[in-house]
Amino acid sequence: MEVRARAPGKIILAGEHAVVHGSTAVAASIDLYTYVSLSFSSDSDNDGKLMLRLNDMALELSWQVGRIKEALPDMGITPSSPKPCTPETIKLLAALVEEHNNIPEAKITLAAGVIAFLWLYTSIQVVVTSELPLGSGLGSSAAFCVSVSAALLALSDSVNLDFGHHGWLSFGENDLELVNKWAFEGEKIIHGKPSGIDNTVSTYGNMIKFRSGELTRLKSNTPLKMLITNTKVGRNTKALVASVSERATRHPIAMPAVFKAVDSISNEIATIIQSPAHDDIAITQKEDKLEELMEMNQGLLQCMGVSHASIETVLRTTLKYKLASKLTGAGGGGCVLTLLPTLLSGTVVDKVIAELEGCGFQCLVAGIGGEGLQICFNSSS
Ligand SMILES: Nc1ncnc2c1ncn2[C@@H]1O[C@H](COP(=O)(O)OP(=O)(O)OP(=O)(O)O)[C@@H](O)[C@H]1O
Ligand SMILES: C[C@@](O)(CCO)CC(=O)[O-]
Ligand SMILES: [Mg+2]
Repeated sequence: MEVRARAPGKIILAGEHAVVHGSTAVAASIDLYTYVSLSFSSDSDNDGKLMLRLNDMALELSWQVGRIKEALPDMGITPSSPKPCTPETIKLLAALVEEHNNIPEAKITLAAGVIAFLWLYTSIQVVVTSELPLGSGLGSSAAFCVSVSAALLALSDSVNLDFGHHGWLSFGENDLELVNKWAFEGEKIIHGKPSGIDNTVSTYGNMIKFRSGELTRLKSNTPLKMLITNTKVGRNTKALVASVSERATRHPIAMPAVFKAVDSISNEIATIIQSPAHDDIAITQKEDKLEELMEMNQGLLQCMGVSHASIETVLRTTLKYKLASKLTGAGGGGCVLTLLPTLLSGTVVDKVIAELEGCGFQCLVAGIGGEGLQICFNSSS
């Protein structure tokens, strides 16, 4: 049987990093997905092979199932009760990755994703394809963990699904919760200390407010249009999250005040997003406030030390067109969000995009707040 799962990437409208330290953040799914396809073979004896094909990386990795069983002690874990991967198990998995597969030096950050996959693994043939740029702030790691967890859980007895359904199917509430918990365990391996916002918005989709593991679904009254600019400067979320934590340890009075200010900004953004706006004047007033709050959040992200020269170039360029921007995700390069007001002319949008692309950046206007995780039991979508 073949199972396919798809999980979306995300943008963070406000609150990244501060959310790791207990502040509120606001995030929305985007219509770019990571796809995972699992083919379940009955031949899962010790001679069988586990094969992982990472299409985006042009990498194929494989392990003898017997070797995996030999290397990993029986941990007595059942699919219905998500558990963290212990540091000892991470070491064993890392050794397995090193032992059997030569991941090229240039792709070495992938090892964390492969370890997360092995941790989530229970099956035989896996193919991963993503529309998301990896390591750019659009939640590729979370979409990866959510789609892998969902496909694996669908093949276990732990979720309730209609296997006869044709086309993309959504999970029920309890099953979404289970997928989200497992995906969080995968994210821990990739991010170190994730807040859980990325896997949660990828699982549930739409627009959410998130604080200390609790999500509130937001009902947006006006569609938001955002330009996403990928600076193409590579960075690593785990290292950036750790650097903010170190700064917080060095400045135990100043940094909590920064996180508190971000909390207020996120709450105000959530209120504005949900407030009614029936005419152009009201919509413009809402967008003006959102722009100001995005700029304030960007200033605080600079305080946390996660901006970058490439991000500053995007900010300066969009400001020339009176457009407000902020980094999204972990920063340090990666992607920048720019609010495109409803009444902004298409000509201005074209000009900003041309200027940004002239700097070597890549622009896209993504659909925001769509479906979260979905699954499919036939090969055609
Ligand atoms: N399609 C994929 N195939 C294989 N590994 C992936 C894939 N998507 C993500 N990963 C893993 O996730 C890592 C990137 O995660 P990272 O958290 O640094 O960036 P991000 O999730 O794109 O951005 P952010 O966390 O800021 O939203 C990759 O180096 C790899 O280990
Ligand atoms: C930087 C961060 O806040 C968001 C990354 O998309 C990390 C996290 O919340 O896990
Ligand atoms: Mg990530």
